[in-house]
Amino acid sequence: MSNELLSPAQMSEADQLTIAAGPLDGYGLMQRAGEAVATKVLKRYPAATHVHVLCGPGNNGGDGYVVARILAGCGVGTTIWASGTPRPETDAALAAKQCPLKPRPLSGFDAEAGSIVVDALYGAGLSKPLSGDDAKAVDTASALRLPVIAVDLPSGVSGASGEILGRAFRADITVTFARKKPGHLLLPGRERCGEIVLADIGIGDGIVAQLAVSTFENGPDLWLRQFPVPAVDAHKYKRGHVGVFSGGPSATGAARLSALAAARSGAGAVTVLSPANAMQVNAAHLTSIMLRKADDSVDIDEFIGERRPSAFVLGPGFGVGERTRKFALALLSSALPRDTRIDGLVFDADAITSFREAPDVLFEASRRSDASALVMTPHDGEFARLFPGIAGDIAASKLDKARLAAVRANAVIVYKGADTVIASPDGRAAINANGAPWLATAGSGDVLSGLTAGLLAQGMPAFEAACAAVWIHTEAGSLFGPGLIAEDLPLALVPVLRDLVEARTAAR
Ligand SMILES: NC(=O)C1=CN([C@@H]2O[C@H](COP(=O)(O)OP(=O)(O)OC[C@H]3O[C@@H](n4cnc5c(N)ncnc54)[C@H](O)[C@@H]3O)[C@@H](O)[C@H]2O)[C@@H](O)CC1
Ligand SMILES: Nc1ncnc2c1ncn2[C@@H]1O[C@H](COP(=O)(O)OP(=O)(O)O)[C@@H](O)[C@H]1O
Ligand SMILES: [K+]
Repeated sequence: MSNELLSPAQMSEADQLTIAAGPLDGYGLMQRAGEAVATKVLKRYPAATHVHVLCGPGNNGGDGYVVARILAGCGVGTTIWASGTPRPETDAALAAKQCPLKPRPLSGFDAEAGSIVVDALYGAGLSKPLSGDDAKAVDTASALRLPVIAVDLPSGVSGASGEILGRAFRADITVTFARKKPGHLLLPGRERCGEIVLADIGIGDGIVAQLAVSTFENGPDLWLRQFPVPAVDAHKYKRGHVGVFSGGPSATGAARLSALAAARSGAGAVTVLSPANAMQVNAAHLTSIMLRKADDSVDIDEFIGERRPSAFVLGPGFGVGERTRKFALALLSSALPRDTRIDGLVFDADAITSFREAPDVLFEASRRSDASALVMTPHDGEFARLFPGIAGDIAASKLDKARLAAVRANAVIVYKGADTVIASPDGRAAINANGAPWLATAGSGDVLSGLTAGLLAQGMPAFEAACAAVWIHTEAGSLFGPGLIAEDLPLALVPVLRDLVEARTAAR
């Protein structure tokens, strides 16, 4: 698998393990890294009049000296602008020595139209905000509108968090090594990377396997093996039954969007559970989706006992308050008829907000050993309501925050946004990067919660179901593109689901 994301510390461990295993040493890895970047420059910008290589004091700068040496050797006009000098006897110092070009101080950096910038100032070792000549170089490259190829990461972007430290280059291409880092996918870093190219520099899969990586880029590789495909002898209840709770008469649409998505995802049966006073409204808008009254926890118990649902969605349009808390706790509780198994619960929107004054009540319920698997899908605002301490931790990245929240709540957390992070209480986490802003439309989150419940009901484990739902949802949104409204999304899932079923069947 190449979907693992390495933290800067893991990348340097991979570096050490590779060197220890031989035959490549640190300088050999640097040669390969520099060759990969130089090859990309030559291929992508064959007509460039001149290449300006900006070299920092560490190994990122070392890669830059290799790039400059190769380009100059190929007859490309090349200038090195150095920010500091490599420490003596380091690989970077050796790379600088092997390069025949005399570096000029970065303070004088200037470039002509038609030239290219290679940013080799800082990569994984970035430890403080860019300042002085480094920051000025970012401004100069940006003012001159020159194409930038970043080595490993655009300087100024944190590889761990995607944060911008002070200033950062806006690269057209970022060539990184062995595996991507979280900062390539988390915002705002992702936006600064341009096209991301992964170069093999000799750090093998076996080395990465030794790191016990638990952070991944979300994609089918992560969950296709658990993706449900109906058996030949399927019948509707074998394909899972999802219950979706509806709000009152003026707030029923969210539940129906969720229910439709659950049905499209392959759940064999879906029931909208409606307050008595909203039955008419719901009935007027439902066809294949079933409808049943659910005013209190007795109604829920009866539904569970009689109809054996396998997953629930609670929250979209449901309303904030005591009733919502009661429903949530009843669903999490062990008061289910014996031999009934709920594969999973999805708490979204109002089910999250209802616990803002007492999140621990929810967390205690979900921590009980007999609680059903729980997936919660907060956007930024909802996340801050349920996890105020974690949300306010300025040292934590979105990835860290989702992980901490998952442990605190004993739930899979889908921390939504343009860089949705899915985190499991067992420590695994995935960052989703195939999204599109077309999804920023009212009701698209309701579709996501229904889709997640549909996959849970078909037996997908909670983390995999959440990752799959997020990926499918964003893929559908990207494919549909302009004009997308939430009503379009359930049908837009179909081509994405078809491709996944084909891929799953082919892999058998
Ligand atoms: N780890 C690996 O497996 C490989 C790493 N390579 C390269 O090595 C890079 C990492 O090298 P390093 O760990 O030396 O780190 P960097 O080269 O990113 O930076 C390290 C140096 O810069 C200083 N520094 C950091 N931020 C600064 C700032 N804002 N202002 C001024 N000085 C600052 C640090 O104190 C240190 O001296 C990678 O990004 C990659 O380009 C490659 O050579 C190939 C293999
Ligand atoms: N700019 C964006 N790029 C990609 N996905 C986005 C973007 N903005 C929102 N989304 C996704 O759209 C959905 C919106 O959900 P939510 O905020 O709950 O809205 P609603 O409550 O109106 O349904 C989430 O899945 C979120 O990740
Ligand atoms: K860089």
